[in-house]
Amino acid sequence: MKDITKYQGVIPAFYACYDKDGNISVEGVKALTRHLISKGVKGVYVGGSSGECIYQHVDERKKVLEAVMEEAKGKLTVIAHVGCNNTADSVELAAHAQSVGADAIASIPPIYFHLPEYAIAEYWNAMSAAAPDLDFVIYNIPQLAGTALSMNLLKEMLKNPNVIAVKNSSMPTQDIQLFKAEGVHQRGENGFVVFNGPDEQFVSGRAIGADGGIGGTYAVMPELFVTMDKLIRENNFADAMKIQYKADAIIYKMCEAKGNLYAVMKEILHRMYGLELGSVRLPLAPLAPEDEAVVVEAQKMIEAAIAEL
Ligand SMILES: CC(=O)N[C@H](C=O)[C@@H](O)[C@H](O)[C@H](O)CO
Ligand SMILES: CC(=O)C(=O)O
Repeated sequence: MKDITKYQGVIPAFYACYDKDGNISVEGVKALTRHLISKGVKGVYVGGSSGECIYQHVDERKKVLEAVMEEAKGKLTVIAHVGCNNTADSVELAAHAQSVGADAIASIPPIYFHLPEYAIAEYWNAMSAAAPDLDFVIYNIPQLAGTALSMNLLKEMLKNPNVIAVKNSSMPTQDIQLFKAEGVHQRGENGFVVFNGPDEQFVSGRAIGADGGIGGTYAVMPELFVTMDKLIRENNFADAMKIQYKADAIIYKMCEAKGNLYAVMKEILHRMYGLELGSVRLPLAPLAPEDEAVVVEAQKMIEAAIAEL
C-alpha cells in the first residue's frame, strides 16, 4: 500500500521565479522553497499553472525542479507537474523528476486539440512509464485545459497502479466526491487522494472528501491555509470557515488588479519578506501603475488575517 499521508495537507503551487531579465532565478526558487518550509506547509507543487509551465522551456523547468529539490529534499513532499503539450517533452520531464527524487509527477491533459480519451490516457501513461517509481497525479482543470476528467477516463487511469490522486480544480465540489469515491472503491480507504483545487472553497472541498489542497494563493498566505487545515482535522469547520471568508476576500481583492494574479502575489511576497521573484512572463500581464492600491490593500488584508489567527 502506498503512503498517502505525505499528500494530506497544504501544498502551495510554486510560483515562477524570475530575475530582472526575466530568466529563471535559481536563487529566487531556493529562497521561496526555504520560505515555504519555514511556514510549515506539507509540500510544494512545482511547474503547474502558478509555475507558468506553459511559458517555460523544458530546460528551464528542469532547472526549477532541481533548485527546489536541493532545498526541499527530506523536508517537503514534492509534486512535479511535468505536462507539456507534446508527449516527448512531458516524458523527458517525467524521467528527470524521478532522477532528482521528486515524490510524484502530475499533468494536465493536452490542451488546444480535443483528443479522444484513449489518447489522453496514452499521454499520461507514457509519462508515468518514464517515472515508474513515482506516484502520478491527474490534474483536472477543465475551465483552462478545455478537457474535463470523466469517470471513464479516471477508471481507465486507475488501471495504472501509480495513479494515486486527482488534483481537482473544477468548480463543483461534487467532482471531488465522485473522484474520491471511485478511487477509494478501487484502492481502499487509504489508497487514493483527491486534492482541492479552488482555494476559494478549500473548506468545502475538504468537507466533501478532499485529503488536502494544492492551490495558487497558498504561498502568499500559507498561515491561513495551514490553520484552516489544522482546524478541519480537529473537526472545527465553523472556525475554519471564518478564515476561509477572509482568504476569499483577499483573493477577490488581488483579482481586482489589471496585472496578473501571480504578479500581484509575487510583489506582495517581495514587500512582506524581501523575496525577489520577479514578475510574470508575457503574455501574462505584469503589474500596472494603477495596481499599487490593490497590492497595498491586499497586503494589509493578509497581515491583518494572520494577526487574527
Ligand atoms: C483556475 C486555477 O488557476 N485554479 C487554481 C488551482 O486549482 C487555484 O488555486 C486558483 O489559483 C485560486 O483558487 C485562485 O483563484
Ligand atoms: C494552482 C495550481 O494548482 C497550479 O498552479 O497548478
